[in-house]
Amino acid sequence: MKALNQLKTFQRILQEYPANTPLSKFLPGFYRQNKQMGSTDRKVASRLIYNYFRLGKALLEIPDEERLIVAEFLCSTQVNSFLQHFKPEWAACIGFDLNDKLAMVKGAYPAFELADVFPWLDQLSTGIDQDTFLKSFFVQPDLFIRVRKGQEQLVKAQLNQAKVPFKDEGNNCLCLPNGTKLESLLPNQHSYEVQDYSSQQTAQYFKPQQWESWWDACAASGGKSLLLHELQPDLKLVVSDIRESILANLDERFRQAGLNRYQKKILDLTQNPDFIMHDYAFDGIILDAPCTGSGTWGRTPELITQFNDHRIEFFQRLQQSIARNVVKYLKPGKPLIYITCSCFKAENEEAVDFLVNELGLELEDTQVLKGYERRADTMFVARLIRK
Ligand SMILES: C[S@@+](CC[C@H](N)C(=O)[O-])C[C@H]1O[C@@H](n2cnc3c(N)ncnc32)[C@H](O)[C@@H]1O
Repeated sequence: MKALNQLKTFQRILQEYPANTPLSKFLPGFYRQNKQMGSTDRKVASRLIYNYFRLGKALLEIPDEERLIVAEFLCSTQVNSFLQHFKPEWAACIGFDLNDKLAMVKGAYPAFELADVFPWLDQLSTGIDQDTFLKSFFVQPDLFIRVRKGQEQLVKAQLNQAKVPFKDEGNNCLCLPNGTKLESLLPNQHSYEVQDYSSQQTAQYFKPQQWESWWDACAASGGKSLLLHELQPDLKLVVSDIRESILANLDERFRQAGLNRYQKKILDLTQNPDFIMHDYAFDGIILDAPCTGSGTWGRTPELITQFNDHRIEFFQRLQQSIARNVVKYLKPGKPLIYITCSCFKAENEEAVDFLVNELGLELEDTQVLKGYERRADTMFVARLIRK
């Protein structure tokens, strides 16, 4: 009975869920309208719908309910009553190695192909291991925080006291189980930032010097600027974004981090910003470009089925047009840090080719940050110097 109700709720969610909305935005509204659902019901409903989307584009031809059972089998590692009810013979094998489970799914559904989970493998950046990348979709990425300098002992003590298991990843990065209620566990919000592991690693490419002028050109709520500030607080910082509302979030985060001296500009960087920026020359520019976000789909698997690969070309053009309008404000000999949270070479290596061949920069260093190997986001970073 319980499992049947869970299935019915799943079907309703799937029916009501509008495309192009993140599940994380849709689900709270759905639960508000269905107040009879207790916290366990909500937890199970969320698990089922997320796992369903983790199958990506695999087995699209079979009924939703059957896809859900396949997804539950591949994504869960512990016995649950749902699978027990609908597929007891698979529930008994829930602890099997993923390769064995995949073989069992293939046996039951010969049309199943792992490669269909993410059918754009030929467009991946060089060095991404396809098999590991595909299998990473069956696991929800972890939660990562960056602990502020000087707060390490306090934060670790608070986590230990609350018996929350965590892994110290080095450089003040802690890995926590997903769903950890940070707000109640770590009441001092000044002591940490939620930031993915790979995103934190991009800081190694910044290398700022005291009193330099830096521009975070697509700053959003300031994640990269805060990293920069942690490395070198004595900088002249300019932040900009096309969205005014996101820059309001930036103000709040900067205030909490004690970052008070910065200039903020609302800029559409597909347009020449000379009328505002003509007097500026920077010692470093961070271009954390708008992109498909494909490296973060482990957190938002609902976006895989909705994705149309024309979008890659759209973002490639957008990135090129923004880069063209940004690079001219770099002083000679100074770095552009180009970042995406994409796993597509069109947005990564090909963007670097454009920056080198069309805009005359010199490539110093580049890396695909393989978050898929460690339950984190997959990102790309390159450091290029203006000649
Ligand atoms: C990947 S996000 C930046 C994330 C941010 N750097 C961080 O670490 O939190 C890309 C940002 O580019 C902005 N953007 C998109 N189109 C733009 C444009 N034409 N001009 C300027 N910014 C743009 C978006 O509003 C978005 O906030």
